[in-house]
This record gives sequence, structure tokens and C-alpha cells, in this order.
Amino acid sequence: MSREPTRAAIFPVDSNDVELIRRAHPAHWKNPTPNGPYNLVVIGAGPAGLTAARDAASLGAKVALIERGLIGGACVNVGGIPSKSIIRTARLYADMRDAESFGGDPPDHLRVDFQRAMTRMRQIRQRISRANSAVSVAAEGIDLYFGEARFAGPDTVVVADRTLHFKKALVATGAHASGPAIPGLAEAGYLDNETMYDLTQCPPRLLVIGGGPLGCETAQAFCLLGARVILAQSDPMFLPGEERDAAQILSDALAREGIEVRLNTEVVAVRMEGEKKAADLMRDGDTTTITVDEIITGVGRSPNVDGLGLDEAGVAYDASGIKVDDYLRSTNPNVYAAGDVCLEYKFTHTAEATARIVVRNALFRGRERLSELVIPWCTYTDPEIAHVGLYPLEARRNGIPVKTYTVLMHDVARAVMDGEEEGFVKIHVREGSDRILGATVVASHAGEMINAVTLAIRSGMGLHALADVIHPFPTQAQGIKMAGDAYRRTRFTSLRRRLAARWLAWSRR
Ligand SMILES: Cc1cc2nc3c(=O)[nH]c(=O)nc-3n(C[C@H](O)[C@H](O)[C@H](O)COP(=O)(O)OP(=O)(O)OC[C@H]3O[C@@H](n4cnc5c(N)ncnc54)[C@H](O)[C@@H]3O)c2cc1C
Ligand SMILES: NC(=O)c1ccc[n+]([C@@H]2O[C@H](COP(=O)([O-])OP(=O)(O)OC[C@H]3O[C@@H](n4cnc5c(N)ncnc54)[C@H](O)[C@@H]3O)[C@@H](O)[C@H]2O)c1
Repeated sequence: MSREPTRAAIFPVDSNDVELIRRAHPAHWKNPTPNGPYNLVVIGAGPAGLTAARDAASLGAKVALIERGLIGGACVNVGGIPSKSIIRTARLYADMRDAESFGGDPPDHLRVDFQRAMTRMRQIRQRISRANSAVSVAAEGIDLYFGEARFAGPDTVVVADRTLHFKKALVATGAHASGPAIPGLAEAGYLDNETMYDLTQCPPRLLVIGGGPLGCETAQAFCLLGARVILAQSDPMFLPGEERDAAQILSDALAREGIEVRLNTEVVAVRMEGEKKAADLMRDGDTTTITVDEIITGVGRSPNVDGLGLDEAGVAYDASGIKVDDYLRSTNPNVYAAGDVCLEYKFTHTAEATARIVVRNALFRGRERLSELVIPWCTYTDPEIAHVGLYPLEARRNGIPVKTYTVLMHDVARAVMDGEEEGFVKIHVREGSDRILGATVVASHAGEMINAVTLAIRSGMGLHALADVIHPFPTQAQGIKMAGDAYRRTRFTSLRRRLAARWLAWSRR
């Protein structure tokens, strides 16, 4: 059974897309002619490949970069950039509807202009792609090739009619949307992240399958842009990896906005009924049928390993991607991997961070380790959910006693003023110390707030010291400092308090 999603429209949709393609994969690009072996051949020009190629070239390495599609990879073209652009417009409509609670008047006839929201997204996407144009990449001294790359041996890659020899290679081919094996889905047609940004009209009734970051962000954005959304998630909670109360706040927020939340629910069959798509949803053995205009899937991503000739290169891989050691080296000591093709945590920032490790380890005999990275992440729903470090459950499983300091956002003055009181800051420390193990922030700007905790963990700064960092008033980031203050207050032992009281009493004499 084919699991290919249907094309919503012909890409390019408008002149912005034409411009994007002109920059990110020019029609008449002439591939260079290799001239001796490369220090580094990079396959894939997404965040991982671009970062590695640029860093290596700027250090004087002879670098080849190969891309089969658009420079920028998933992030720029079909991921973080388009999704966060439409989320911004969705939030604008949410604020307009909510104008009364900010002391304003909601517009009389609020009509969502979906096409304009999507056009704005395409404008932003092509604007951001300027920084990665083929011409600018080549101008940085990188030999840029377009075409499908394939290993022809342990030190050779072929692309189009060129054969490239390398001392080291980096596989940075990313991942693609996994197609859920739901009977009838392929025949009925569906969209995923490769195709949904081609939409020019908002589907009136939409089923989103999958309640991970992609499904939750997409469901909320499309709901705020006018679709009636049903969100089906097979797990009992959205964002299954996150802390329960964070996922619960999100679940409540989605339901409040009018999304039909279906947890513990499997989509078991899809079929066409006239112009509509009928989907059978099963929960606890009971099946209900819903009818929708469109289906979007977000059920995880699978690494791009097929057709790369990895066996010829002696590079081991499986369904979770290329097997790498802590130095990001594959089973071929001269071939490394970075980003989505090998990582459990599939984020733009981890793709870039791992690419930097590869440049140091592969070209300069570095010994930098993947396990030493402190990796935060954020789901850009409203409220946002951000995390870094260990979860309490993980810590306890490893025998580490945990104490948590919690600040509710409704106690943070700026959050109250902004009408963004939902959420919390939770900082987990090793019990009996101020060593920060991890943190979860649920707040409108959690993605910005988590950075202070990441910095603290990275630099070995304890929660006590974090409380001493002066935060401008009023900011929502004060929630982080307030968690530090909560920790500090616990240090006022009864003996200290008694001594302080005695000293103060003596000072009053
Ligand atoms: C909808 C969505 C939203 C997201 N939002 C966020 C977010 O908010 N924040 C975040 O951090 N992450 C986000 N991500 C994840 C992020 O996009 C990825 O983690 C990131 O793009 C991975 O970078 P990469 O370089 O490893 O791979 P990719 O970006 O996938 O790039 C790989 C490149 O390799 C090319 N390629 C593949 N095979 C070959 C071959 N054989 N020959 C030549 N070229 C090849 C591909 O064409 C592609 O351009 C999101 C993802 C999606 C789908
Ligand atoms: N803000 C961000 O950083 C961001 C945003 C979007 C995507 N991403 C990245 O992209 C990757 C993919 O995200 P994702 O949300 O697609 O994957 P995911 O694996 O994180 O979540 C998929 C969810 O779908 C559910 N699911 C799977 N099959 C299902 C089915 N048949 N019916 C109903 N539910 C089903 C799973 O229970 C799971 O919770 C992730 O690694 C993520 O890091 C990141």
C-alpha cells in the first residue's frame, strides 16, 4: 500500500515560492568538477549539513555540500519556519477574538483571511531562505552540488555524473514524515508537513492525527485560523514525554479553543464518502465515525537512509537511523552523521549543535561528545511548553533524589498584566543541594524563558546563584528567578532565623 500523502496544490504556489526555489535550488545550477579529495563531503543541506559545511569551509577545509531538494531542509521549507509563521497569525486572531479581556473591542465582523496568512508565511519563508541561497553558499568557498547523493564505496560519493572522494563524510539527510498504516488513508488522501503548507484554503473540518508537537501545534493553529478541528491521539495524553500537568494544561487549552480532543483514540480506517473523508475512531473498543474535509498526519518522523548506499560505505543503520557512537562516528570511521538522520531528539538546534561536534571531531581529532550536550526544546502551542534536562521520573529512575521548586505564572506580575497567567515554572534540583537537574516551563513565552535554565545547567550554576541574577521588572522570566528565591528561602533554617532574630533584636536596643 502506498503511504504517500496527497498533494494539496502544485508547489510553487505563488511568486514567493518561485523566488524560494530560484535561491534554494536554481534551475540551471552547474555542479562543480571535483578537483582531488575533499576534507569533508556533506550530504544534505538542512540545518545540520549547512552548519557543518559553513564551519568547515570557514576554517579552511575543502568542502562539498550535496542537496537533492531545497537548501534549508525541513526547517526552512516544510518545518519550523512555515509552522511558526502561521502560528503567529493564528495568535493574532486569538487576541482579536479575546480583545474584551484586554479592555478592547473585538472587531465587529472578524473574518479570518486564511490565504493572507499563508501568503505571509510564504513571504517569510523566502525571505529567510535568502541567507542560505545557492549563490551565497558557493561564495563561502563551498563546492555546492545538486542531485541525489549515494555512497559508491567507503570513501566515495556519487552525485549526478560526478564522483567525489573524501577523507571524511557527514550524512545529514534528515527525516521525513512517517506515514501511518491506516487502511484506506492513502486512497482517501491526506496531508503531512511536506504538503500542508501548500494549502490555499482552510479545510472547514479537519482531522489531525497525532498529538506530539507537530499535531498539537498544527491543530491549534488551524483551529484559530477557522477550521473545526478534531485531534486524535493514541496515547492517554498529548506530548507523552512531557510532565503530566504540562500536558494537561495544553489539553485543557486546546479543548477551550474548541478543538475536539480525542485522547486514547486510534484512527482505524478512512474512506471517501462523496467529497468528504470518513474516519473511524476507536477508543476502548468503541468505534465512532467522523466526517471531515481534510486529514493532516503528525505521527513521527523516519530517518532518510534509503538509497544512500550506506551498505557500500560500511555504515550501519536501522529504522531509527544511522548508528553513531558518542562522537557521532558511524561504523565507517570516516563517516559521521548529525541531525535528524541519527538523533532521537529531532530539532533544528540539535541538528546544528551535532554538526559542530562533527566538524571538530572529524577534521580536528576532537573528542566532543553528544552526551555532553544540554538540549532544551519547546512546543510552540499557546501556552508554550519548554523543557531542559531531566524529568523527575527519569531522575528517580536513576536513583537521584529530586526536589522541585514551582512558581505559578499567575503569581508572576508581568504574566498577569499580559493576560497570560496560565502555566508554571518548575525547576528540579538534586535534593539537599541547589544543583539543577532540569526544568519545565509552561507559559506564553516558555521557549524564551527556558534559556536561562539551560545556561545555568550548562555553566554549572546552581539555583541559589540563579536567584541572585537580577531580572528586569516586570518580565515573565522573573518566574525563573522566583523559583530560585523559593529555593533560597528554604535555606533559612530555624537556627539561622533564630540567630538573625536575636541579632536584630540586639540591634534595636
Ligand atoms: C512541521 C515541523 C515543525 C518543526 N518545528 C520545529 C521547531 O519549532 N523547532 C525545532 O527545533 N525543530 C522543529 N522541527 C524539526 C526540524 O525541522 C528538524 O529537526 C531539522 O530540520 C533537522 O535538520 P537536519 O539538517 O538534520 O535535516 P533536514 O532539515 O531534514 O535536512 C536534510 C536535507 O538532506 C537532503 N537529502 C536527503 N537525502 C539526500 C540525498 N540522498 N542526497 C542529497 N540530499 C539529501 C534533504 O533534501 C534535506 O534538504 C520541525 C519539524 C517539522 C516537520
Ligand atoms: N516545536 C518543535 O520543536 C517541533 C514541532 C514539530 C515537530 N518537531 C519535531 O518533529 C518530530 C516529529 O513530531 P511529531 O509530533 O510528528 O512526532 P512525535 O513522535 O513526537 O508524536 C507523534 C504522536 O502521534 C501519536 N500517534 C502515533 N500514531 C498514531 C495514530 N495512528 N493515531 C493517533 N496518534 C498516533 C503518538 O502517540 C505520538 O504522541 C519530533 O521529533 C519533533 O521533535 C518539533
